[in-house]
Amino acid sequence: MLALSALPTWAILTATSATLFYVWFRIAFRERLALTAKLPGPAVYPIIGSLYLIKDSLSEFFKFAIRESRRFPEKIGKIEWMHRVAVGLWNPDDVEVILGSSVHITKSMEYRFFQPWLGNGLLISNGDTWHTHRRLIAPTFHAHVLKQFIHLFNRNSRALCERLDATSGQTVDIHDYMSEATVETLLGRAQKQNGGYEYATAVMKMCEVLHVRMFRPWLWPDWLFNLTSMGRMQKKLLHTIHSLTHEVLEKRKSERKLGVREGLYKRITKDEDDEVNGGDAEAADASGTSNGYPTGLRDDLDDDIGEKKRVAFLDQMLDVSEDGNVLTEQEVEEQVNTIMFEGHDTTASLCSFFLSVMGVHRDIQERCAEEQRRIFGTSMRPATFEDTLEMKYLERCISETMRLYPPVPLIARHATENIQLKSGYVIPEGTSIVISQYLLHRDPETFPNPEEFNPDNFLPERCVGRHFYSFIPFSAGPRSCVGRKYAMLKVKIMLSWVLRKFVVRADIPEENFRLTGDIILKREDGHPVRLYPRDMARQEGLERSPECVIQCITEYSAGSAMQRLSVTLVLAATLAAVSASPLSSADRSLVPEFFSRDPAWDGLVADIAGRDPGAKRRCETISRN
Ligand code: HEM
Repeated sequence: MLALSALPTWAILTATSATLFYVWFRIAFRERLALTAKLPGPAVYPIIGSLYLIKDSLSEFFKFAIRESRRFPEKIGKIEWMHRVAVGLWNPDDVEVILGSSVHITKSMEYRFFQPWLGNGLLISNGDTWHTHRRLIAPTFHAHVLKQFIHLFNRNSRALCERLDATSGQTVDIHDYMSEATVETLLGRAQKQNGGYEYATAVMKMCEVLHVRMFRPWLWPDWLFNLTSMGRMQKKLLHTIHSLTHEVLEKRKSERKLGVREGLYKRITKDEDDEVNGGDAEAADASGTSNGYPTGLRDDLDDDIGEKKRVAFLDQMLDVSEDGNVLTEQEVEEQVNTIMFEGHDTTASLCSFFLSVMGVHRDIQERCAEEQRRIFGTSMRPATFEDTLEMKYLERCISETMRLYPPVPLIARHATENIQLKSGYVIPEGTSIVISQYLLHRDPETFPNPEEFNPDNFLPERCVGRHFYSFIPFSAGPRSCVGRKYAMLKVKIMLSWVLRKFVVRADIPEENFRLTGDIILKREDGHPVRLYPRDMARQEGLERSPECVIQCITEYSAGSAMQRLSVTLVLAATLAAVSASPLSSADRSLVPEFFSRDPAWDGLVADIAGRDPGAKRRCETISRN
């Protein structure tokens, strides 16, 4: 008693209020607390909860979270701080309960940090607003509409290759180039000089600011955040970003007044569609190509849309805002900001990872290049929609890149009610649910040897029977990515150009990639690669390396008659290039040892000789060397 009376009144009042609040909190939320307590997770301490787990750098936290997840074999784990609980899920059955539902579609509280940037855009809106806007926007990304973009994708890809040509043989961070190119496609002709680069850099920095803020609870109150240097930086970055979007919209509006209805504005008819692109988009989807989406699932992007609805995104936004009652001008800007953000950094991340991986897996790169040669010969002509349907191996490599390096590594939802999971746990109302594609995609129960880059994981026969929610780079269900078809088309066309034009080399193997679980997945050390124009690479013996020959033989010995035929053709062409150029001593050491021992070699030589007598001589020269 004496000791208490020695304390100042304010201290006694504070301690009493805190105790009363704590007691009230335990009683008022007893059901929620009891459910939370049943969820597995690392130790939780009074007051600090799980905050002790937060690391200095994002990359450290990312690595730690991945390591820690292994301690929870039921593929569910929670962290807590004060009254806030976040539950991580990476069990496909449980993920389906959340993503497959049309009820659990409310975005988690963390998305509110995007508000000053994206307003009430599709990515972060909820409830009726989201429903109405999704119904307006989804048809504008239908496959039929996207065909209008093909010429733009080709034009931007050609410009990208011209920029990359100037770097020949130098180490560059390919992400810088990919970011600029993907923004250009979205900005179209409205951009000012260097606008794409300026925008992409501002977006990258904004993502960093948002991510740091999410991990620093003391920066959560807006008034406090706005006083910090980070808050001031955010203001400047948003000015850059919003000015550019505004400019794009204004330019489009004046074009419309002048009656310019071409390119992004063109309403495409069925006849034009078939004539220009020769092929039906629906048939393409039914042909077994999954394009990064579970083949057994459908969403509103697969819905049939009438000819009237074949309007591109910007045009649709301006049409409905001109009416005045559907969307206000501000809402249109918010949607454009959303699409510009979601539409560029994600695809840039995918292309950058793809090229870094190809740089180290040269045999796989050569198979991709060979597929391009089969489609285009040596031509650098623009790709058509039909061509993209032929790029089956490229598509498998793109899917495999997204499996290991999902551009959006986390999806978060807010539980608006208690949710019963298939694993038996109940997620209490008020919890943030975090779905980790990174962990889902590396689950050894779904993907044997999950750390190995293996495009065959996406052979149709391997996809059959796989849980639909075990590979979800574009999310799935009612809130799936609205731009997934756009993204796959754009990425295939861009990569087709790069693979036809260049040989890619990288020195850092995948096991040394330092990933940071940013909002969009990144490498801490960037994406350093070297590109050699193919003509030059051929002269230097870089284009078709002995690794490619070895890969051919391995496949030849294991393959069916049809596969043997295609392998033989690849090898015949490979040998032509390898034997026409002096091999480096390192390369030479790889070849004869393997050839002399491999029982498939003789069969392969005989097969080649039957098709191309000249190649037999080249085979013999190689094995003698
Ligand atoms: C490789 C490229 C892409 C990947 C991996 C990707 C992935 C995703 C994922 C995982 C979501 C769900 C996010 C969440 O629930 O928090 C999403 C949503 C979204 N994405 Fe993409 N995305 C890509 C490209 C694009 C493109 C090109 C666009 C537009 C042009 C786009 C527009 C959107 C929009 C508007 C949403 C919100 C949809 C809604 O909530 O209804 N995305 N994306």
